[in-house]
Amino acid sequence: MPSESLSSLGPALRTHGLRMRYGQGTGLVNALDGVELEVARGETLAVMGPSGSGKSTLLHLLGGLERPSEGEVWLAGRRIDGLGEKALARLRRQAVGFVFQAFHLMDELTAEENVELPALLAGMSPRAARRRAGELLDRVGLAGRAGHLPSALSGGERQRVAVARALSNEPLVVLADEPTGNLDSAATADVLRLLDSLRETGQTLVIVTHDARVAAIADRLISMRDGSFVEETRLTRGGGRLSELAGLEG
Ligand SMILES: Nc1ncnc2c1ncn2[C@@H]1O[C@H](COP(=O)(O)OP(=O)(O)OP(=O)(O)O)[C@@H](O)[C@H]1O
Repeated sequence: MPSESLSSLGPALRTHGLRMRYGQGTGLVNALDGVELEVARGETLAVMGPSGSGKSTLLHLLGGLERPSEGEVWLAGRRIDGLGEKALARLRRQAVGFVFQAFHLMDELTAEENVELPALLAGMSPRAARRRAGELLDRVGLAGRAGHLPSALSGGERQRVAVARALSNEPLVVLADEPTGNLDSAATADVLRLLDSLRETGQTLVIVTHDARVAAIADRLISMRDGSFVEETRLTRGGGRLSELAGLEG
């Protein structure tokens, strides 16, 4: 999908009456039960809730990894819930960056090649993609590890490569599913600092997390239960966020 079909006005993400059902009959699960959501451009939103409450499902639908059973998903003014597989794949390549708990790097590619790949898929020239990968690895503090395979990196380093990869196509929105779930405190602080820095580039971030310290970097926190939003909290920006990060390292 050409990125020019995305609008630069209005919210980054919006849903209306969003429902997702899995299975049928007695096995029917209402993973999402009519979700209304709007995420402003540049906003950081945290989504919390018990296991099975629908957090990952919501993230998948927002990023076009799956299509809903009912309802609308809008990304940058474009309605995406009815798009076919190919159009959704193009949209993801152009406008979305994903960060997963289990990193999902390609084992046979170096850190640099992993970061280059989304830029190449988004249509960047090989030379520009390599340059961008270098800049991003530098930004995540891994310029010296560019030629390493993921197996030669620590968990925290792998996740920093994964964050660099998520930024490679200059996405409008970054969707992170438990990005610190497999990391120790110091690595968590590193990854949070990186995710927090997306504000500087005006990128929109949605983070699913079980960790209140991770949610503390958000502007707004939504709590889910049984496929619905049960509470919404606006968080105050400022020193609290940085002391949370400092506390993680202590
Ligand atoms: N592909 C699937 N097929 C069937 N059921 C599914 C599928 N994906 C999710 N579900 C069900 O939908 C509900 C919501 O799942 P989801 O993964 O979104 O929850 P979650 O809040 O992210 O949980 P967790 O915190 O454990 O990751 C759960 O009951 C889950 O079992």
